[in-house]
Amino acid sequence: MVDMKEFWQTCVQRLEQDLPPQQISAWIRPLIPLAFDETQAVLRVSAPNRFKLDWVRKNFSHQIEILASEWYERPVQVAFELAAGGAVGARPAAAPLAVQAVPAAAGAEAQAPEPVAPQQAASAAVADVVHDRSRLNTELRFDNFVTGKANQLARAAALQVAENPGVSYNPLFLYGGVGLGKTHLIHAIGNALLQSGKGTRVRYVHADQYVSDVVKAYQRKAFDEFKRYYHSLDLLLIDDIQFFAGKNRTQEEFFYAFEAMVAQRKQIIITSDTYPKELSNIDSRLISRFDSGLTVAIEPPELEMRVAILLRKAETEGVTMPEEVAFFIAKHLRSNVRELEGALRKVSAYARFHGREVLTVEVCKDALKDLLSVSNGQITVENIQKTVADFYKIKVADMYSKRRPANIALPRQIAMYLAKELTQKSLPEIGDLFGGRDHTTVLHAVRKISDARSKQTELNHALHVLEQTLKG
Ligand SMILES: Nc1ncnc2c1ncn2[C@@H]1O[C@H](COP(=O)(O)OP(=O)(O)OP(=O)(O)O)[C@@H](O)[C@H]1O
Repeated sequence: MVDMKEFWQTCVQRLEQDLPPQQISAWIRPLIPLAFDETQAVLRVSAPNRFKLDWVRKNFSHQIEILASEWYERPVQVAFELAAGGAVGARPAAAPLAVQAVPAAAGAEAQAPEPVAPQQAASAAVADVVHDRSRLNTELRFDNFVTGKANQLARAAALQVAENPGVSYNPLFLYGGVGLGKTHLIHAIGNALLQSGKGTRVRYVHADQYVSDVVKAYQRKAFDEFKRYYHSLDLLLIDDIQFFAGKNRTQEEFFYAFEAMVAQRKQIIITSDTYPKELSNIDSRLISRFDSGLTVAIEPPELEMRVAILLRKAETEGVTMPEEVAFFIAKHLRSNVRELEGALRKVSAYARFHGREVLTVEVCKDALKDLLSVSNGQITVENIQKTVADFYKIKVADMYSKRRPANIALPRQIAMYLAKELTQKSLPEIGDLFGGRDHTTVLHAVRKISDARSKQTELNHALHVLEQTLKG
């Protein structure tokens, strides 16, 4: 028993290293290890409801089995079961509710939901079911979303939409680089809406999942159900729409869902790693629809915001973090919030392990040795692209895209120049890393920037700042 608990703790810690925190809190933490059957080598684990059970079985059982097999030093099978009194089972049998238990089959994504009466969604069990159906992560809310210059516009738009779904900006299109809080913000909208009772048919779906729903509907010839389901939603949150690239049938289905929902003033919120016109292999009809509401960027957080995020997250985790320490981490890790969260986890685990109650800059230096040497010591072309993109507030993707507007072309040339100056890479290698450009393009950039820098004080200053940032 002790052994199993120990195993489970280790297993969760190992999964924490691979999975983002919201996945851990949404899927892994609610699991409870029940027993390990020595003779059969079966680990029984309970999940709180049917939906979580199916999801975990489908997405995490393999990883858990590998970890269990390592721990017990023999092949272990993991058997998931529904906890007694789980959310689905907890629904009072006699309650006159239209809410149905979330179907078990993964393919049931495409099933049509029963209408949900908002006033009836009061009981805790029902709220759970509604939440489960929505696939929302309750941990991602407005109240724990730190605001700064980089995201204030996006947050304001999100709040506005949460207050007036379907009527203010439809669709709301949020874009930005990885780990900047797009997913967080759209879950926050969904959670706010569910709480306010303004709409109960809310659904968060990652674009990849939508694609696979379309495939399943296709295989089962169940397009009517698929359509009925998506068209009936009050709020559809669709994450990382760039994954629709080249998926024509998916795009077509989404186009119909989009038209139907907007016509009924049902809200659609989309996220992407780039703005609509820059999306590649997406039908132009869809692109123009995406741009027809409000399109807002989320930028990489500036230093003060990174500090605020660290302090806030540390507080939530019960870690005492002096400001000086937060500044140290924030100065060295610049790219996104996910990276900051990872650093905080590392630092607090390190401090706990070494019995250091107070976090100091020294502790951080030790704990983050690996991360810091990557961000300081070695200057890579990727580093340069990221730093220059942050500095000029453009997307890293623009470093290798084919687009050539001046606001992108100059930073790209600057990055090429710095790549030549600060790394050992050859001109053709640099060209390759900038979206397969010819070495003569790189040479042209290097000559142009070195010439311009000797004549333009402002550019020279910017290059100094960039060089300093890159050299740490
Ligand atoms: N402003 C913020 N305040 C608090 N937490 C934040 C903020 N921005 C991002 N985070 C946290 O950072 C992590 C990464 O954010 P999120 O998953 O929303 O990024 P994303 O932009 O959707 O990235 P991707 O494109 O990789 O999906 C999450 O744990 C999220 O809660």
